[in-house]
Amino acid sequence: MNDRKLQKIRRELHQIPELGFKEFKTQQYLLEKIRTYPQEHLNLKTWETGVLVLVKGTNPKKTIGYRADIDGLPIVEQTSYDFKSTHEGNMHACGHDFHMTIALGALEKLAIDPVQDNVLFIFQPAEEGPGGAMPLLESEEFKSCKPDVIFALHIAPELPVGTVSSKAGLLFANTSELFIDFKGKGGHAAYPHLTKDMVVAASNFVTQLQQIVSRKIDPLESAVVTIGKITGGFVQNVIAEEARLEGTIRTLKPTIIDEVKHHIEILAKGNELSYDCSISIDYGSNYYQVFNTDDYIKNFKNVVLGQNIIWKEAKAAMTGEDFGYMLKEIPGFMFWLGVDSTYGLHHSQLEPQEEALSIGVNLVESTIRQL
Ligand SMILES: CC(=O)N[C@@H](CCC[C@H](N)C(=O)O)C(=O)O
Repeated sequence: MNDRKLQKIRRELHQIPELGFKEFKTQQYLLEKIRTYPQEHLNLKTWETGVLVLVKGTNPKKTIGYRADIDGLPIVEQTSYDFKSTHEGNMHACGHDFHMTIALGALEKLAIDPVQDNVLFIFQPAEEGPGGAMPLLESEEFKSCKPDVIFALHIAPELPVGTVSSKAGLLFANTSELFIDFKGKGGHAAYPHLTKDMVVAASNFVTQLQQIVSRKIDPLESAVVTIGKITGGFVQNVIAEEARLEGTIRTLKPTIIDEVKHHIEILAKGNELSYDCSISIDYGSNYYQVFNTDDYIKNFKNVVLGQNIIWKEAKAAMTGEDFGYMLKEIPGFMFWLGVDSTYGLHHSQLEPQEEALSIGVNLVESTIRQL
């Protein structure tokens, strides 16, 4: 597949971002594309809104897995593109349009010229939430062709095109979503003393949360508590009866996530007393850390250098990935692919450079051929 074709696919996918487990058009698009490739060695299945494609090897001794995530984010796009999202309010702001395009490019090459081993291409739904990897791992569709080794990439806007970065061991954090609901007595804006203002309660809670990381967690450990969304109230002159905080917790050790949760719960109890309200906490979905297998990273680094791509040793990041669950069960690795964008992941103006697409395709193909 040449650069123009890759660019076309990426742009078409960019226009149809869909949220987790609602990737209906995306799934249809992927199936239509895959059906145009030589079918002789392919076995195509769907799972939920995802797609699994097994490329049968010429003399298989094992199965190699390659995973691409396919969902978008609830972000209003503000790029300079003339091929913006046509799904108002949704955007491929985490590069999954790139991830899918690269997987399609590599799949086509393997469909034309298969390797000795079987190769499973996994187009996985719901990476941004609520998490597609865990239920996929438990599905019969996956178990019947479970890989012996698996890998995946993530675009890196802060790295130049032609650069790849990864490391042995811990690459991505443990995560837990965080939803906190406040309920108290609302009323007239002019009589605050007769109410329990949930906007004030929730606002104070946000600042108190920040003190968990700075005052409760051992400074030699790493943790992040981010609130990305606050809602509450209906109109400017009514004191709100309800408010809601939505956020995420990130830590580099699974045990520290439990510590953070414990302190959030203590805070909630104290605030229930001081604001005379009820506070309920829901942790949504959790992702396990991404932990790369040493030996595979060593081999992968050689493949990268052999392609004249620059290797940058990575640091662990507080990003989360449900691919961590796959690596918990199956050895393998994840890496960052440089795409050079002024604006970063989850930003409404993310504009990755499309020259990185063919670099990604060639690298994924060569890695598969050398595994
Ligand atoms: C690579 C990336 O950006 N992944 C997401 C995963 C989100 C997990 C979950 N919804 C949460 O927020 O905890 C990330 O935000 O790191």
